[in-house]
Amino acid sequence: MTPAARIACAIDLIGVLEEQCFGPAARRRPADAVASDFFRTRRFIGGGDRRVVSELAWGVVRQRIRLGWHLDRLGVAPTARLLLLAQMLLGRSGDHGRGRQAAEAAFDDSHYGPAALDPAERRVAASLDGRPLVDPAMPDGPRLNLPDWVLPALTARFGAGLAREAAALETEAPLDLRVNLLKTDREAAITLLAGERIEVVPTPLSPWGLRLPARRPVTGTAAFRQGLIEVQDEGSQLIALLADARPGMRVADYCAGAAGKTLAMAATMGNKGKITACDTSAARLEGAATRLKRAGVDNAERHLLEAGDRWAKRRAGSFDRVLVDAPCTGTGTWRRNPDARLRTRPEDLAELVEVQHQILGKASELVRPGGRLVYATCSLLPQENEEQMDRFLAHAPGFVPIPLDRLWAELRPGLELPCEGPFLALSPGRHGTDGFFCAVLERGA
Ligand SMILES: C[S@@+](CC[C@H](N)C(=O)[O-])C[C@H]1O[C@@H](n2cnc3c(N)ncnc32)[C@H](O)[C@@H]1O
Repeated sequence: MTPAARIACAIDLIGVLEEQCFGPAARRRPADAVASDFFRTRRFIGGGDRRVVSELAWGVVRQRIRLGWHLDRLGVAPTARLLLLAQMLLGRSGDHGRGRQAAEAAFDDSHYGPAALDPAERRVAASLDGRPLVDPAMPDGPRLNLPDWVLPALTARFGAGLAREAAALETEAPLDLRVNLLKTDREAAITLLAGERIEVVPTPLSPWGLRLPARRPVTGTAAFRQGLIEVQDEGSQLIALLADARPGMRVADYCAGAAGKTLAMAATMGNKGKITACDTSAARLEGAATRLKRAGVDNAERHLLEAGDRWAKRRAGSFDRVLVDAPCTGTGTWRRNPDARLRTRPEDLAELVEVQHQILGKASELVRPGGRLVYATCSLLPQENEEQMDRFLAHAPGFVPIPLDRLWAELRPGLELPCEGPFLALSPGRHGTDGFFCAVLERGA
């Protein structure tokens, strides 16, 4: 592909993303799924071209809120052409017009290239050229690269620390691994990975975590294929730690998905006792099967939750641990999914808060007297976390929170408590993990 053809292709992709993921009438599909469909129907595009086109489009996705603000200020609609043009021009102070020349040259009207800029687009280019991407006149949303609707909740939670958190949500997430204690230990895994030229360091909070200082593909390593390691954010590992599932216990992972936390809990159980991975999604539970097998987990069963299902009723009050890793806005993972900050809307939050409350009601019935209900989200928003807990505890007086400092002293003795308050609340800016919340509640005997 010529450089201009790559630009034309990126404009097409941005247009499809706008239509299917972000626009007002969009179906709000995840951007990576849309991009992969886009390239599947254009098999003639080779790997190198695909990388350049994706990077151009992803640059726009990552800065979409700010680019939208700049175009809105100029009174023009955010077409795919203008979004890419703005991305090419903004934040290039000191370029002395070279960015504009390059942009104008890129829209070269060649056979496979984009049409030349029209007079209105040229005026936009002239206005944007040399301006900073983060403009001093920007209100908080674009300045912090966050949608307006999350600002009140995040400001209430982080106060003056919000800028640090917003900046952390713009960085690339580290790649964390969890060592599978059913098959090896952390020291041995470090040595094995070094043998495969993968450098890792222990994570500071999780006792089973390893972090790659430089991103490398790990799924092809022997350590991964043999189930010695799993990819899992450190914060996610800490939720399994706080669940404190022990050998011989009966454990339900009520929203197990593809079993990320089931795997970690099966390891703390030493494969003894029984863990049931439940979910309403058959496809996700299907994905769990391969991972459980690879990890050598043989005390887990899977259960698909369906309407009218009597499974939970028959098992009421019989589990030592019930983990609810609830569906949530995923605001804590926005550094991994930059498109999610554009796709998630306030009505999703309202809906999810209700779903979480319903799930908590059902799952809590499974807990035996003296057993524990563990509630977790990867959200940074108090509505899905502390406020959800306040509401649950008001409805379920039989449950009391076990304060984090008590749990932490038992499970990570000698290690400084990562946060204040009765619950675990992790954030990318402060802890370097994804944003996670975890509350552990005990059912009165
Ligand atoms: C945050 S994800 C779970 C991730 C998983 N625990 C892991 O560590 O990989 C939330 C899961 O809840 C499931 N879910 C949604 N509604 C549910 C419901 N009403 N009951 C149980 N699970 C539900 C979703 O299918 C999704 O897999």
